Amino acid sequence: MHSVFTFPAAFSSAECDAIIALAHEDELRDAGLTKGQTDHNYRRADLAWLDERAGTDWVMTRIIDVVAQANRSHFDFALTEFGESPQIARYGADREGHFIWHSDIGDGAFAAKRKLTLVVQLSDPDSYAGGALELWPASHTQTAQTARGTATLFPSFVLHRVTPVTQGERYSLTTWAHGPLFR
Ligand SMILES: O=C(O)CCC(=O)C(=O)O
Ligand SMILES: [Fe+2]
Repeated sequence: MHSVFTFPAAFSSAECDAIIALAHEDELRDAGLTKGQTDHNYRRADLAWLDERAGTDWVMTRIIDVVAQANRSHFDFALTEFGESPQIARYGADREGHFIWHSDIGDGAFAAKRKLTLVVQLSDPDSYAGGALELWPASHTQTAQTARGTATLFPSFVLHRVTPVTQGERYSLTTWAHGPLFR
């Protein structure tokens, strides 16, 4: 199935707090300056990479479990590995954090093998405005559920964006599962 799949309560509120705290154990990095990107109109966010933080095994264990369940019940993709670090992103109203329409499949060695994307809503939806994760899986767009701890999973080729945050700040946790190229 190539549609969007919602996995409620993948993480508890306390676990979302713990993941945000992990991100802040070191300084977040400007998404516009990592991975060779310099265009702030494309993406304006601050990032932390989970594999650069200690004591995060429990996060990865949960992600693997959620992806396995969703893949078994819904996607049935050929998945072989988690080849890239999960990413924690902060989109702040201070600079209208956002990410324009894009697909997650790119040219890089691992980006080309992305099959499934998982995004967890780490923030209480009442604590920010804007910052909607919108997806375009077929003929119309749909908005990801915002409840804290909810995971949204989708084929990595599906176009998606994050609308500008206008109040507060929104945190998300994004992970990609990899496998043989689509064919
Ligand atoms: O933060 C989000 O909701 C989405 C992040 C995203 O699309 C990405 O990192 O590729
Ligand atoms: Fe993305």
